Amino acid sequence: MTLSIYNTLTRRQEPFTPVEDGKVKMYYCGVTVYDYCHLGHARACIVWDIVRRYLQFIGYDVRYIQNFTDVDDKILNRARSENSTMEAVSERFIKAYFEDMARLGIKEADEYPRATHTMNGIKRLIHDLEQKGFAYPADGDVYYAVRNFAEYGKLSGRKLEDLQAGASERVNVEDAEYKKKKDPFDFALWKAAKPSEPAWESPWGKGRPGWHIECSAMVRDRLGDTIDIHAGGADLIFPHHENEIAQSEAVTGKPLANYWLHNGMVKVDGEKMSKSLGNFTTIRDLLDRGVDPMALRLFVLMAQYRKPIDFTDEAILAATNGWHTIKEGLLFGYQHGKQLGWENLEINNAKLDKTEVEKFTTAVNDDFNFPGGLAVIFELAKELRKEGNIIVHQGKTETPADELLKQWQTLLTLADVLGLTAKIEEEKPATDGISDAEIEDLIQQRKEARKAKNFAESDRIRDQLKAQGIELIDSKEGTRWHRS
Ligand SMILES: Nc1ncnc2c1ncn2[C@@H]1O[C@H](COP(=O)(O)OP(=O)(O)OP(=O)(O)O)[C@@H](O)[C@H]1O
Ligand SMILES: [Zn+2]
Repeated sequence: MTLSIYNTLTRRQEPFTPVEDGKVKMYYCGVTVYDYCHLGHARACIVWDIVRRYLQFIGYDVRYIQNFTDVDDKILNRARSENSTMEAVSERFIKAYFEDMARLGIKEADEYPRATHTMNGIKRLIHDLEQKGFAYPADGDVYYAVRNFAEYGKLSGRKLEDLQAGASERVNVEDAEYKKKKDPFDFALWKAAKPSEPAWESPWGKGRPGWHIECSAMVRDRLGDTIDIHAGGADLIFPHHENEIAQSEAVTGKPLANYWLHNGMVKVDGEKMSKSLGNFTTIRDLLDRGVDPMALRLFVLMAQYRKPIDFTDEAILAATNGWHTIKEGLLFGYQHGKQLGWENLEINNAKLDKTEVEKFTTAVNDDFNFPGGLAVIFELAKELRKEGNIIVHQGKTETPADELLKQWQTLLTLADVLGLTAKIEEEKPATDGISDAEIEDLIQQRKEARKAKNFAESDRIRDQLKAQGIELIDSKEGTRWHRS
């Protein structure tokens, strides 16, 4: 089975055929840099990271671009509240973005364009839209005339008439922007400079771009008129992506993207985790609490990428347990390879288990069914873990050594496609003489804390043990431990 993916534009799952054979052009709407990234951003970044890795795994040459929105009211507000500048706030959170994503093992994009670095492209696009009759200036602003684009609404399935009926009571007719627009659904391509705000020269006067136009301009500048995959969170379908289509396609007359892909939201108590709502946990908070970055990756992978997921301590705990299983499988070769007489641990693609690789690709080719791919990985890891236990207890294996090498290398390869990697720690933290009985005692205390849903305490105990070189492995049967 070849790759087929759900396309938000057509509302169907379709075979994937890129514009150019063997090549994929992909764009992902990245973050607005006014705060630390939260777990919603982690999900989006992990999902598109894995989509990119998978496309490469099945042989595509992928060009992957991700933007930073570094001009925005929210950034300006933060700068004001900190007595700082928009530039300084953006720089700080772009730096934080790279730190967080490196911890999560996200591969860097080929380029990270920023709105402030794309001003010429943005102005060119607005100019072209004006020439073609899709944009009009109004008192230093420039607006997009949605009524002039016949296909407006095709991505989200919303009709202007319905939108207007629904919004009529909510529109504030006293609003300054509203008064300048010919139609309430027209949106700003360029905003006139307000006093003391950063502004750029333009044919329409000093000002700054609207949010939607930057993505259209960056796609056009970096990737061309039509790309293969345009990705982002489902919250961006309307209006952001709808507006991107309206802007780009009105100018080029060609599809902006052939496949529109959207990741589901990370939710908290049924609501979108969001910076604006303040119900978020940042990536760094979670990792600093001792959650393994690979467990967070697994938390994301365990759900179909389009479905919403709830962020709970239980879900993170389940993912952590899952990660321990996979990690044991991944470390198998480093721990037992020598004893099994393996001379070369380097992966030999020709010697992978074709049946397992095929099971994996068959699953993932079905609309990026990562949970399906993960099932293959779990099976391999459990098998190796079992063999590892037999080696430890009986000094021998049930399966021939070369067969185990094949299984292990297949596991390593497939896990790497999903960004799951484990390394043997070279410098082992010194244990400060904690006895087995003391460890068992702390594990018992942790069990009680978890029973009482006191996860902060249970995390504290686990972290304390970890600092003393003791790894805990939770499973249905209870908690096991080993000195690392
Ligand atoms: N809770 C979430 N779950 C999944 N993806 C998300 C979530 N929140 C944001 N994203 C995605 O992350 C990317 C960057 O988001 P962006 O910086 O625009 O967040 P935001 O919408 O400004 O912030 P917020 O919604 O948190 O106030 C987008 O592709 C967006 O769809
Ligand atoms: Zn965008």
